[in-house]
Amino acid sequence: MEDVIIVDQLSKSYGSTQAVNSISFSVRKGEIFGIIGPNGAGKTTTIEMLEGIRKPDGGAISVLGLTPHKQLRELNKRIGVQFQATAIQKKMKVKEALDLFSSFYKTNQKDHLIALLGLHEKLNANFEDLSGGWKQRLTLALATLHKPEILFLDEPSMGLDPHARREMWKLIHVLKEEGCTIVLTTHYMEEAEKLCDRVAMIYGGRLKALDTPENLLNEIPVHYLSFESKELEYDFLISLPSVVNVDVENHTFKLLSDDQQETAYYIFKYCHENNILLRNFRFEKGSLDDLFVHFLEKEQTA
Ligand SMILES: Nc1ncnc2c1ncn2[C@@H]1O[C@H](COP(=O)(O)OP(=O)(O)OP(=O)(O)O)[C@@H](O)[C@H]1O
Repeated sequence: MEDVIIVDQLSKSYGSTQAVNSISFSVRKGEIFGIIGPNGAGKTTTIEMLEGIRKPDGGAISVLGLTPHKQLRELNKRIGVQFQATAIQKKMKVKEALDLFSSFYKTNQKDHLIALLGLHEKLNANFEDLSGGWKQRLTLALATLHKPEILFLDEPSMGLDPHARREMWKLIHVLKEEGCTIVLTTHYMEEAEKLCDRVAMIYGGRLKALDTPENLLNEIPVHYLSFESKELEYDFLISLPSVVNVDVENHTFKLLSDDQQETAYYIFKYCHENNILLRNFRFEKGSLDDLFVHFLEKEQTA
């Protein structure tokens, strides 16, 4: 499949902070590509360099064959960037914002987007009176008015409740079905798992993994054990061989382990010898959240 973005050894520092450190990846036409990582990982810096609003210190970027920071005008005709809600005047009506932004383009798909995003009922509302979910819908519409080939979304569901977040995912999917390539950042791992075709996982400015969410979870051995116990203690569990991380809440433990069989053996042996009751013992497959914990723990112990 055709690559619409090619990033080669991209780097960016702010003073002594290396925000992005020699990252390379490609984005395929038509996919939803997620850049994921915790706060401060370098996601925003990376996406802003792709959008051409931040100049790299090193490396090369090609977006639709253009060098973003050097060919910004041409690029902006072909890409869409979702503004932060703060970029829109509070008293501006939804209709006014749509008309204003439409006037920037020779052709636009305003009416199609109003229907697609269900904006009819809010056209006369002031921007400041919209809920977070509707504000995000409007900024999504403004970014896609000119039918961009690539849409960049920085934390598109930040601050949305779970229902509004799912609605946002559906809309992003529809835009993909209409042929748009979508690059988004998120620190919600569930969003990456449910929404993205492929994800680049970055941490400390470096690329740690790049694959489909499914392959990442299958190929990297992140599995955990979960069980309930009122008697087992954190210190004992974290000291067991192969255990990478232990979370506990209301006597429910979640153990991240590199070798579930071995860890389970030690837990059962200890409980048997000490007459300790275990409830709801389960072998579970990890999520992308667990994968992150795994990387972080490995790094800290390295
Ligand atoms: N304008 C700036 N000046 C100085 N340091 C910055 C600037 N922007 C980002 N940084 C630093 O660069 C690093 C990467 O920041 P960046 O915003 O790209 O990460 P992020 O993954 O988007 O984080 P978040 O999810 O918190 O937005 C962080 O250490 C951050 O403090």
